[in-house]
Amino acid sequence: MPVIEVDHLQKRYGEKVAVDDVSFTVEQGEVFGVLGPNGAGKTTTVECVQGLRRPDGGSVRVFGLDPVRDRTEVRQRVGAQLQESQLPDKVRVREALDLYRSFYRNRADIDELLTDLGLAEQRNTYFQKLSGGQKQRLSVALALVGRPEVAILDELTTGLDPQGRRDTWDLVERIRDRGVTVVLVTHFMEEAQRLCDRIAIIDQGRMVAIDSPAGLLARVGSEHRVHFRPAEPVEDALLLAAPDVTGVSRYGAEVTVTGTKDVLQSVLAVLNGRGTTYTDLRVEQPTLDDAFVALTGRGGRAAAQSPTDGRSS
Ligand SMILES: Nc1ncnc2c1ncn2[C@@H]1O[C@H](COP(=O)(O)OP(=O)(O)OP(=O)(O)O)[C@@H](O)[C@H]1O
Repeated sequence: MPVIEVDHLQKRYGEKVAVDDVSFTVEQGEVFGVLGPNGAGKTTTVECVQGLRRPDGGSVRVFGLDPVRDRTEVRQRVGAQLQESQLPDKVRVREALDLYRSFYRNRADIDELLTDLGLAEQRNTYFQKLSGGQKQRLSVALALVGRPEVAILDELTTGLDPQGRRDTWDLVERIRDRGVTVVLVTHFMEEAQRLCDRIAIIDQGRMVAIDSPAGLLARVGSEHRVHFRPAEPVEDALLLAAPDVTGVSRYGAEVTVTGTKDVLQSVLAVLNGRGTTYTDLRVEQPTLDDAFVALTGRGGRAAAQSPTDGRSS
């Protein structure tokens, strides 16, 4: 049985339809991504899963339970990150963990958790003195302190620097390795592609696609691009005649050849065959950005903001 079942979920705020007919299931042990731009309805969806919001239509089941009606039981088994504003400035890291741990019947070893999350040295630090990354890690620690079977991590890396993001990704992998099912809410394509077994793409409250990262890429066609600057002119016809090549375009001295997976070998065979040297050779593979654009008809940048951008909810 799936751990989470969301079936034709609808949620409105007044006139505003935030979630419109969203359905998906999350299997035990997977990292499941909920991906979409700001305001897509991601947070509302996972708040319904946590029992924090009552659906206006459809149903949500977590371990077969109704998260609103059976909230006490579901909260014991689902760990969610706290919003920063929910902790007082003058609480120390260890005190916060002790307090939250007391709410659960299955209790994690706090020293182990602090070490795992790289917070051992901050155990006696006041919350207000923590860096952004440390606060983020503490919120993850608080999500894990009740040894949950499912961890819901929402906008985990927003506001972190590149190293902080990478450390947090390693952390998600370690959480998964412990057997915890992870629901990862994000608007970063790279994060979803790197971490998730399956991804639901939500846009304007609606489910656009659900698949593995590779499956999403395959759906939108996998056009690879090879860019290079030849030392002497190369005729388009020669490149177009090579296997796997579907198109040639030029920008100044740079030639871009598009094609299927083996297009690089074809281009190199043409260039080497006529003894043409080249510089600045690079290959672009399709990314989830391309898939997002193709599936939603919107710019991928809408969903792939810089890590320092704020969030609106
Ligand atoms: N409490 C609320 N009252 C009214 N409207 C809300 C409320 N919470 C969210 N909304 C609106 O519902 C829509 C979905 O919001 P939600 O926070 O679920 O999206 P999101 O995909 O998580 O976005 P973000 O990435 O910005 O967090 C948005 O248009 C948002 O403005």
